Amino acid sequence: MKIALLGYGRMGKEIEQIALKRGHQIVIKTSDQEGYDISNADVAIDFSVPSAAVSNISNCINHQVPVISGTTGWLEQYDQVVSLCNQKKGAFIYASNFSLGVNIFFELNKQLAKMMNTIEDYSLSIEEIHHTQKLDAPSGTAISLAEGIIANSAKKKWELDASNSDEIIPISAKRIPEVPGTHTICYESDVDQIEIKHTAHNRKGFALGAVVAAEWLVGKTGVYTMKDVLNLG
Ligand SMILES: NC(=O)C1=CN([C@@H]2O[C@H](COP(=O)(O)OP(=O)(O)OC[C@H]3O[C@@H](n4cnc5c(N)ncnc54)[C@H](O)[C@@H]3O)[C@@H](O)[C@H]2O)C=CC1
Ligand SMILES: O=C(O)C1=N[C@H](C(=O)O)C[C@H](O)C1
Repeated sequence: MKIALLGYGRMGKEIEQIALKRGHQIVIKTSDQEGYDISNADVAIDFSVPSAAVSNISNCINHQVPVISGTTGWLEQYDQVVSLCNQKKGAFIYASNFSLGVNIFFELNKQLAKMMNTIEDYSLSIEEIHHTQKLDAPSGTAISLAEGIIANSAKKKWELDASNSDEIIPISAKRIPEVPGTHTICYESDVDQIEIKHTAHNRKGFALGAVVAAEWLVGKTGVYTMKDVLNLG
């Protein structure tokens, strides 16, 4: 496949290595909005910055190039992108986290939320830790985890640095140099604590998932998620 890398930072470079190993060709690498012809690509992979994602994705959809995006921090415009994709009969996947491990963790989190829903003794919190260059907080993954809990419990919303309440899931975001991404769900009672945690050791899992998603998307139309790609039911 001829791949366009929209965003050639930490993730773009990691994706390039994996894509080349899997026999793909990188035809566009961009670190800004300088002119490039997206029509030269079979598929585009956007790992850029929150302020650029919607324009990058829309450009691909408008030129009938399937696009996957891992950029976080732009989701208030997700519905608008979905409408454009449907209207243009394009192909699009967004995932807050492309790693297989985190996508399994998402499912585990939903199951745990269902089990804990009727038990009143525990207070819930989410913690995410990332490197100090990260632009958005909380992480996209932490938001997906909170949404997974909200869909499976009486919790109504998440809030950054909130106190625990019946309806609110507090998320804390810590920034520590070099940390690729750690997410913890914690249920705490007076007598014990139940914790599930995913720790990324490096960015290879995110990058491999993104390339696998791009391979999967080519030839399809519609809006999909990593659950479709990984066939997680
Ligand atoms: N979904 C997932 O699995 C993962 C998502 N991410 C997200 O991916 C994004 C990128 O992360 P990193 O590579 O660590 O950031 P980074 O800062 O290393 O790279 C971002 C790159 O985008 C470039 N850029 C800025 N404006 C652009 C534009 N208009 N078009 C194209 N490129 C542009 C910057 O010059 C930079 O090279 C972040 O939003 C991050 O949260 C990161 C890791 C995994
Ligand atoms: O910015 C990052 O680095 C990461 N961003 C994604 C997020 O916001 O969840 C995924 C991963 O945690 C790394």
